Amino acid sequence: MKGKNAASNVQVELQQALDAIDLSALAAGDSVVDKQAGDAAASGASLDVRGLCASRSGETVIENLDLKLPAGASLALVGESGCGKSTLLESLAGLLKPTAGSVRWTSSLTGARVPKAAFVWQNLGLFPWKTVEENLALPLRLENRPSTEISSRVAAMLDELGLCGLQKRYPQALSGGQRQRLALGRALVADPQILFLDEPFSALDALRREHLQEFLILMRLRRVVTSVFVTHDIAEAVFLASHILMLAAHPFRVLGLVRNPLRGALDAAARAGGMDALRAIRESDAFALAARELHAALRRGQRQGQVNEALL
Ligand SMILES: Nc1ncnc2c1ncn2[C@@H]1O[C@H](COP(=O)(O)OP(=O)(O)OP(=O)(O)O)[C@@H](O)[C@H]1O
Repeated sequence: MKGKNAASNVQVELQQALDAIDLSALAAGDSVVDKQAGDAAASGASLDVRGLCASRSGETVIENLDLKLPAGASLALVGESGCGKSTLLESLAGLLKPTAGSVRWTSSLTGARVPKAAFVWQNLGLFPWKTVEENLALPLRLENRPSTEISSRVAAMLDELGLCGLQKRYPQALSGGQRQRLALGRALVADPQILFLDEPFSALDALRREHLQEFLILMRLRRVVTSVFVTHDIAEAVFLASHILMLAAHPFRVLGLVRNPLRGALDAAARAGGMDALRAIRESDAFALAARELHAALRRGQRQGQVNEALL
């Protein structure tokens, strides 16, 4: 596929595949998300990156990156191993100081320049010597929230995570999926405006990973957060992201920033029918087509040096 015609053919094909998805049978009647969800796009934090350069041990990894992201977006960083995904994530999170350029986050709620952020790392970073409820309470304690608020937020989060009854256990006494949910809950319990995730589900088997992806979409719909995540899994990027940044290495290049055409359908499905409706989209022709095209675009970009056409 080459040029604009090929791209618009994909768009037509995608639209047809999306139109063919029948979610009406799955609609749960009551929305699975509360009223906050309607405001989600209006909050979170927006991102403006200009001329960003970052290096590791004196070697340039990220070079002259410009990037803008609206509040409420979910950005996937994808690309070959060593292209700088984790380096970029850490730079965006303020954990790695840029060698040049700027990373500017702005809270759409308060206008604050340093909105509250939370992280879910590959190894989850749970404290093994703290119980489930103590792990969940930690971000709230660090903010000196009143103890009544901490108790009620922890109880609500345990319920949302499906971990009620397990609050006195230690992380090592949980299943892999339960630990992963706990890590998501701990990251979100204090209502951050930005959520960073570094390959959060890569250690899980395929079915558990899909379940956690669905769970994350539902959690995200209930609160206002902009997220940035690293993944090696193209299908995961299509399922979770609103924007997908494709990177290549040697030298560092941005192959393209793609808007996920399925985002609206996925969020609408989650609101209407929860996990069942999300699964219907995952199994649709539209989803397979979007993942296939993104994969092809990455390969094309690596061969040609960059992606020129409007993808998807
Ligand atoms: N702590 C470090 N010290 C020195 N070099 C590093 C360090 N971390 C990463 N690098 C180098 O920086 C480059 C980018 O690494 P980074 O981990 O950001 O890539 P990545 O795309 O996330 O890789 P992967 O997909 O394999 O996790 C690589 O060449 C890597 O070897």
